[in-house]
Amino acid sequence: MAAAETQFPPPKVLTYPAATPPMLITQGAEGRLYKTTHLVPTRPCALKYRPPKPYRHPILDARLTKARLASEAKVLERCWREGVPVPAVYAMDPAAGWMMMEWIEGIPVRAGINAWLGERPEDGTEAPVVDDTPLVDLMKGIGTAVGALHRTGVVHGDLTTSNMMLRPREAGQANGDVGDEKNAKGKAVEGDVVLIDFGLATQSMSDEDRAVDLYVLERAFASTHPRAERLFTILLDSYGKTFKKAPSVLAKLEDVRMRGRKRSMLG
Ligand SMILES: Nc1ncnc2c1ncn2[C@@H]1O[C@H](COP(=O)(O)OP(=O)(O)OP(=O)(O)O)[C@@H](O)[C@H]1O
Repeated sequence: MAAAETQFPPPKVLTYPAATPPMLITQGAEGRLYKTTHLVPTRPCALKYRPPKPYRHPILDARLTKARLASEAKVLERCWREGVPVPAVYAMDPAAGWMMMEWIEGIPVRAGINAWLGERPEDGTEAPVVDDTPLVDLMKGIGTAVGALHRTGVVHGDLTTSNMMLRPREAGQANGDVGDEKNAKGKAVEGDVVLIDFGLATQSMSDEDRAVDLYVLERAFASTHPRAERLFTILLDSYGKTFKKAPSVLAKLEDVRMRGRKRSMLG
């Protein structure tokens, strides 16, 4: 993390005297994410900022940024209203390229899983038997969160374990305030799954779109966490129980996988 003020000019909303000095959390291809506060200094928030793109025509750029941010906020609001675990939207100015949302404490699910797996060798190699119950519970939690999302008629478009946060259930966990080593390791995968980054999300009720969403997650999971690949079925089992049409989405996933395999065989 770095103080944001020097490297890039922050959006105007972060330069008002009342604003808490922003911290630049990430600088991605599309935009930046700052940590600051909303209304009161005790309410942390995430500010997503899409700066103007110098290589794009300014009118087109402003129109695209506005439309994308507005659509992301709309999807988030819909999810939040329906109880899907996502950050609440606090404020936005799509024309100025920013959106403020609830700050989610914790770590990305990717980091939690990797911390849990530690130095373990790849699946299939000789390894001591480990009780994976905490990781199994997390896989169920991810399946339930994605199921809740699909049930509301939203597909994420970029499901990965980096686009999910693991929100601690107890106050101490966010600060790494853990007891003995075993306890600390178990806590790496403990918490509630919160879905983030809805920049590519769309509204859809189709089995095909939902199955593609799951397929993207399956592929991302296999390449990010090869040592836990066999646990993906647990995620799918829990997804299958979340809404009436979930079993037909899982059936569709078979077709999507088949097409994926054919495509990779053809190169
Ligand atoms: N509401 C939030 N609370 C806490 N941290 C967040 C929040 N939203 C995003 N982050 C952190 O910022 C990172 C980037 O956020 P996000 O993926 O939404 O931005 P992005 O610009 O769309 O990124 P990308 O270019 O990777 O798509 C996340 O990986 C996460 O670590």
